Amino acid sequence: MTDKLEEYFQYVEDNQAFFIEQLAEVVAIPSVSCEAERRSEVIKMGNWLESRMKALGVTVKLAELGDQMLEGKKIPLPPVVLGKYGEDPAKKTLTIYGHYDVQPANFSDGWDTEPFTLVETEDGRLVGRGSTDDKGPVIGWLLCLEAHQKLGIEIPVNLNFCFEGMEESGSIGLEELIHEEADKWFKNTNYTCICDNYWLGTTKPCLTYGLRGNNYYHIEVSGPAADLHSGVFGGVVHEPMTALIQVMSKLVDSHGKILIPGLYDQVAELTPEEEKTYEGLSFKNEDIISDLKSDVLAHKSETDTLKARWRYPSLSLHGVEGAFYSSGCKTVIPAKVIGKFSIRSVPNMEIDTINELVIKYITEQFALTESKCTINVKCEHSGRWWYASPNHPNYIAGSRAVKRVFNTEPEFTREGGSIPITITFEEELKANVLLLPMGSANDGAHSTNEKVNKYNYINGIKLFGAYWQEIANL
Ligand SMILES: C[C@H](N)C(=O)N[C@@H](Cc1c[nH]cn1)C(=O)O
Ligand SMILES: [Zn+2]
Ligand SMILES: [Zn+2]
Repeated sequence: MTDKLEEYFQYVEDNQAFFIEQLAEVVAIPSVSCEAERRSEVIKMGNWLESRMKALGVTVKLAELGDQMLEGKKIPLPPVVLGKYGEDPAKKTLTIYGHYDVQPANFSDGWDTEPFTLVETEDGRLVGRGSTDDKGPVIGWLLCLEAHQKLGIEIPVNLNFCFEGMEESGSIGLEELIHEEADKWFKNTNYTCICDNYWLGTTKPCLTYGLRGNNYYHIEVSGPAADLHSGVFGGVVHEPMTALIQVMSKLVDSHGKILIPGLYDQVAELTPEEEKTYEGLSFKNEDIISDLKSDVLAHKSETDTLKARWRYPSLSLHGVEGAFYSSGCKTVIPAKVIGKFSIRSVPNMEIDTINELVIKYITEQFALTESKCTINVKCEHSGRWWYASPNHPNYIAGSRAVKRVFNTEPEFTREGGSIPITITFEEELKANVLLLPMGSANDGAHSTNEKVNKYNYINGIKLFGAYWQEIANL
């Protein structure tokens, strides 16, 4: 099989241009899941995957999840694209999850090029929204399958695909679907693999065994029925935005310490065993400073930075809906504003306990403002943290695959981001999950100029083929 894998690697090398064209085709579909007006594009992207998979001989089922209320409109949820390739009882079965929706992106946010047009730069970056998160990986799996077929190489495992279109917006309905399909579509799953996170740096591949969870909140503060002239009503009425800003300013301090009482009580103690996992990693604080082009790091040592990202909770303020944000000097008093923030959770925090603490604290802080406006705090969506043992055979297969492609041992990392469905897969399918990242630390997922390095994309596709092989060899 070694020769076959070498042949596959050569095929991937020789077909880079085609693989990049394919990425350009999917990046051009602006499948932004959190914008109602772009929902049809998310569905279009799901349909693109369906027909591409059918053309590869994959049995496809579109799981429809019903409707959602967004921006006051009832809109359809995008389908989960389920695929099945091979049902040979002599082979192991691998379930692969990815997402085909993306974060919003506008040229005016500060992109150097149009976000939904893939641009290949001279220094080897493939720039475009979704290139690394998560369209590159999703089509990478399909290109891997196609390459095997073109070369006449047997796929060494049975494949179950699960591609969703709502990961960036709370994975609505997916948990129930996996529960429903655990003994049907996903029956016989031996291992699960997710490619939807990033290397710790830019040179060394890694395998990831932990994720933070995320609770996303809206604080709605309402006052008058309509926006008001601040010359006529300033000083005369209680202003919603004034109360909201006061409350939001009490959530977290400038060093990142969360100010909500009781929130840290649930955080697991750092054990000596865990302490060791921070040793010997390639991570450098200077790399972050150079990638961010600014020294805004909150921690002095590498270990503290990684602990802050991986094993402590964080609270980030994201925005205020209804507030004036354009250039210029509008003098309005907004009638209603919605403050948005989220809390990344870690072992052993529980979603319901976090919600209780948050709502109690915000209610108290709002009362202290003595505002006559009204407040409503809601957890819009939540996802649990996840933590696995990196000693499982699935990780051994991943390590061997990394060695085959990159000729080095992988680093073992945790991730500060969230992939809410990971723990559901583990629990429902009763199979180990491996996070096998393709992208590198400075890809800028969710940010402007998101990219995947051509090196990571091409070698990532090789890695997928090597991993299938190593799973079969276990
Ligand atoms: C790590 C993954 N690629 C990702 O970006 N996940 C998102 C998921 C999410 C959580 N709440 C809202 N979206 C993330 O970590 O933000
Ligand atoms: Zn994302
Ligand atoms: Zn993602």
